[in-house]
Amino acid sequence: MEHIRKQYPPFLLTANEMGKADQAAVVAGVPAMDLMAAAGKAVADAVVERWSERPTLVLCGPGNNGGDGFVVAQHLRSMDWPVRLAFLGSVDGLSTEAAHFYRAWQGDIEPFSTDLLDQTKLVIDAMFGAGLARPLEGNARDMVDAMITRNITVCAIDVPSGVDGTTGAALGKVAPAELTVTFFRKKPGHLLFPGRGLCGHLVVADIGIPESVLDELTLQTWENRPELWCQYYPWPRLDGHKYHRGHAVVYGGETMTGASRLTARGAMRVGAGLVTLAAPIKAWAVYATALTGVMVAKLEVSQESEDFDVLLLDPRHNAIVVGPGAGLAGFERIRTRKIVLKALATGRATVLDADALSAFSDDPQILFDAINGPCVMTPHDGEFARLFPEINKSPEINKSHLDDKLTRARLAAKQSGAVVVLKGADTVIASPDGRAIINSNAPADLATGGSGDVLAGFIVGLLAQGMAPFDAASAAVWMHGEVGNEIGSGLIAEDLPDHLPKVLSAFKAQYFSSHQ
Ligand SMILES: NC(=O)C1=CN([C@@H]2O[C@H](COP(=O)(O)OP(=O)(O)OC[C@H]3O[C@@H](n4cnc5c(N)ncnc54)[C@H](O)[C@@H]3O)[C@@H](O)[C@H]2O)[C@@H](O)CC1
Ligand SMILES: [K+]
Repeated sequence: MEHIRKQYPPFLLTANEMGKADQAAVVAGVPAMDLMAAAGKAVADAVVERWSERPTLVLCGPGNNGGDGFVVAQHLRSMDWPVRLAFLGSVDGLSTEAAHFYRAWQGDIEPFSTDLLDQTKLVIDAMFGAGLARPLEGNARDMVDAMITRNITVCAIDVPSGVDGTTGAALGKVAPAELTVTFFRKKPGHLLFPGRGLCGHLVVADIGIPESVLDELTLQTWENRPELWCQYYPWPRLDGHKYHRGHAVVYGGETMTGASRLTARGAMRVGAGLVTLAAPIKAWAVYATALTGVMVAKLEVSQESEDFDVLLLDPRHNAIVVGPGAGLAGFERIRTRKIVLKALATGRATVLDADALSAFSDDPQILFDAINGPCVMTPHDGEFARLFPEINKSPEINKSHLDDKLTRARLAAKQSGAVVVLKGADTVIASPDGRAIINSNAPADLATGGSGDVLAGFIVGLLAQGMAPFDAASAAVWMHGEVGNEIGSGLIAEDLPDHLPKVLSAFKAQYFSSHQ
């Protein structure tokens, strides 16, 4: 019988889940000693692959991260590398496995002293990994300070010491690594800032944990990869028609007309069959002149929100986006709120971005109460803070980890009932049901005016084609990142929609044919 290997999606494991995976591996018959031996070997392999032989200092902490360090040191020594080892702790406090490798180390064991850095060209940071509980103190902190001052090259085991692998928070100062070797699966802290920036190049090593242990864990966090949603991607069908591909409505404001035009173009490029831009009469001529493929509907000034109602009476208008350029000044704020509430009242797929979110900062509950259908909100950090002021005060957020973007996005999704796309270099997409995805492919070039407007367009365009909100948001964020990489330096928001076809073709060739 043909054996089909089960493909696991790109899960991210918290420290707690990694501990469970570790235990499950032991239960499945892989000794903990073997796991530590494999972990240390994997780090040593990664080190010799990256660097030539040089004076190396292995800094071992009091837990199993330090245990891995003893293994690395012995491997490097057996390859005749000049290796010194310093240990912070007592052998009595070590686990059986770590104590075994402590004894197997054939060199001297020195106390922590920053003087050791004088002759050192490479530090193996085996101080703290998944067990980090508080900021570093005493000798460990002095060592990290000295490593930072001397700008020493670091290879971190599991995480750079001081980084919380579950949240990406830095507990105190952290010496940035050039290379981080982690085991079995990535952790959220490898993808969330500031952790991500401190890890340098990340290697995930197989240490013999059977993948089937993943079946025993209830995992809810993933890295954003097309494997997660490509089977739902709405490729046009040969026998299809533009009306099968949905009809997105983009609300356009009066003054910042460029924003919603970018959104509309994004929606077209991602494949919405039709896009209508609903424009207040004052700005109608601007929109009508600037847009070709996008239809422009006129909202009369005296009754524009009623005109919006009329537009929404047509059931073919199956996805709506409000926010880019919607306006917040004076009367515009009231109008933006009305338009948002009307859009939500249809129960159709809705994207709320920018001004559509800020318009409710005085009373976010009105907005949350109105969400009763598929909805995606796309706040950046500032908009998020205005809409969810109490989330940073939530007891569910560990006070020392205020940057826990993953928890914040999850709580916001639960509270609002919408899929929340908390934007940034490490965008988190969270669903009200607890699932969350961290995006990792966005280049810094995307941090430019109008880039978020295009993203909102990608999302609404996919919603119009029938994709579920969590999938649509994840796919759109990923493609936005890919397009950013495709364009690179000099990127402006106008370029984003027009480079999408190239990215879509590559994506289709790579993923779709193999997932049919
Ligand atoms: N699958 C796994 O889970 C595997 C884990 N391994 C390694 O084991 C590590 C986790 O080991 P541990 O759970 O022992 O955790 P750590 O080695 O990160 O450290 C835990 C110890 O440090 C103490 N501690 C925490 N924060 C401190 C601070 N700021 N100052 C002083 N002491 C502090 C704790 O009380 C505990 O004694 C992983 O990061 C990885 O390197 C590997 O050996 C292989 C397998
Ligand atoms: K470490």
